Amino acid sequence: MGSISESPPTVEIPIIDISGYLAGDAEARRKAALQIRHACENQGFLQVVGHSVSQEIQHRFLAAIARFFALPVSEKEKVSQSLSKCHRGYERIGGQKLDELDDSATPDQKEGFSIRPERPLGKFLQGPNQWPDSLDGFREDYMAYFTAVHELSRSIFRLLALSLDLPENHFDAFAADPDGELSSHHYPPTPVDVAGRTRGVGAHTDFGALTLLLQDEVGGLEVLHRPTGTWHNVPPVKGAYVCNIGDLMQIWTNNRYKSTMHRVISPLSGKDRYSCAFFNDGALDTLVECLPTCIAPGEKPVYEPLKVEKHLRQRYMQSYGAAGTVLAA
Ligand SMILES: O=C(O)CCC(=O)C(=O)O
Ligand SMILES: [Fe+2]
Repeated sequence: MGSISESPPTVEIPIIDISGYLAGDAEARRKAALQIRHACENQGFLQVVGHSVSQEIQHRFLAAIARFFALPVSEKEKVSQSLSKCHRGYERIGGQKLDELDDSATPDQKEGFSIRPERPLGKFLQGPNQWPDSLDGFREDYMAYFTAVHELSRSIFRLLALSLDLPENHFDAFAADPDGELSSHHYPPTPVDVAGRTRGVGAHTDFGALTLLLQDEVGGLEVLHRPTGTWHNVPPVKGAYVCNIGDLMQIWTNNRYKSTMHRVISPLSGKDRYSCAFFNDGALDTLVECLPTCIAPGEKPVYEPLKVEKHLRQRYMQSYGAAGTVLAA
């Protein structure tokens, strides 16, 4: 008799409509918080629809990043991250290697452009942005999107607080003026002969608290189902935000909410892929420690309390160092 083949598990990445919550409906608020709790306790990924970011803002932004990545490399290098003391600007293909599972993996086959809130040069990651001066309206479209997606992240933090039986405003101060990042990516198509060996982005967990990702229709984002070690596609849903929990939220919730490994397979279809991640990593000097609603009496927290800045510094240094990129400390 042949061996019994196990069928791969079905991994549920729920699509959650938050329009009722945003309109102030109490029942919709309760339902959305429960759906978010379920998703975060299981796969750690969900998709949000019925949100507050208009299609027009998304379209203008996606068009802006495609225009930027279409510039000659020499033009993009004028705002290279290597010229920044605070890790902002253009990142060439192969500048980072996020893979945490395979030491022999290739550096990530994506180029990127990122900004963070404008600050005086200060702590790690704090300082001024770099903008390309050859693209009219680019900065305006980028900032309009930043404002809108930041606002959405504040609503999701409120739902996360409710989902953890905390007061709705529990994360407000953390999320209000974050040292977070808006990072857009371009994944060029992969030649067939290297497919399977290259990664758009290697397997990793996100460093911060909450990620909101806008992806185009090309696809390629996959999440790991830990119990079986199998990878599962996150299907593109037009206009939706893929929303996932990062390491800081896992620490806060004492492993109750999952910071799930994910990766991006480079496009094989001949099409370029564009995506953009907004990382709301909160204020750098926040001390993240086990939430009171995530620990039973007499139980010990799994993690030591940790400052956001220390954690981000360590994760950035590791992932860029692995690709041979030197970061300003
Ligand atoms: O581009 C994507 O779909 C995901 C990128 C990602 O995982 C990241 O930037 O952390
Ligand atoms: Fe990620």
